[in-house]
Amino acid sequence: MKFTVLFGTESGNSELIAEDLGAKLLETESDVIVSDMQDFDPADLSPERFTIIVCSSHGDGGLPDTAISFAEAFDAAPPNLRGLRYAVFGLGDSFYKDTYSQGSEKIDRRFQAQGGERLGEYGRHDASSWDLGSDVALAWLPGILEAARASEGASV
Ligand SMILES: Cc1cc2nc3c(=O)[nH]c(=O)nc-3n(C[C@H](O)[C@H](O)[C@H](O)COP(=O)(O)O)c2cc1C
Repeated sequence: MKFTVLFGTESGNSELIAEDLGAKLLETESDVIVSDMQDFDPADLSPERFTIIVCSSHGDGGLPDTAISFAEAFDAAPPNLRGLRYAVFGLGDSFYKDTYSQGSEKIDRRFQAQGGERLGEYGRHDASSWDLGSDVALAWLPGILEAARASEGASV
């Protein structure tokens, strides 16, 4: 399988997690791209690549800096995401009760609206917890891989 890990970040936490997920994937997979969302054209999203979104929340449940231009490009020319399978790992802080983890959900809604299929559990890291984000994400990844492989088998 081919993987693209996209991160949207403001202070670097999502980037670290995305890099750790990418490194873990490379232990078993040969084609893994890790990219900042601000450097990635939504038109390049492809059903051939399982896509993992790692994105934080900032402002009032808004997108972090590096996800904003991606979202704007996405809205300006919404890509057809039929057949694209993806997973989401959202970062946030439950201190922000009403807007907890909503940044990643803004990307998730866009993908769903364009026909993408989210697989597996919606991953989350709460900055108010004692857990390290990468630990939570690396514990979350096997379930995502299982769901991705099962869906690939189903579509053959
Ligand atoms: C100014 C500021 C605003 C934030 N707003 C929210 C928010 O509305 N909802 C939320 O769940 N987390 C919020 N957070 C928490 C971040 O999402 C969290 O710290 C995350 O780990 C940052 O990841 P990043 O370094 O990839 O941007 C906010 C953090 C800061 C510093």
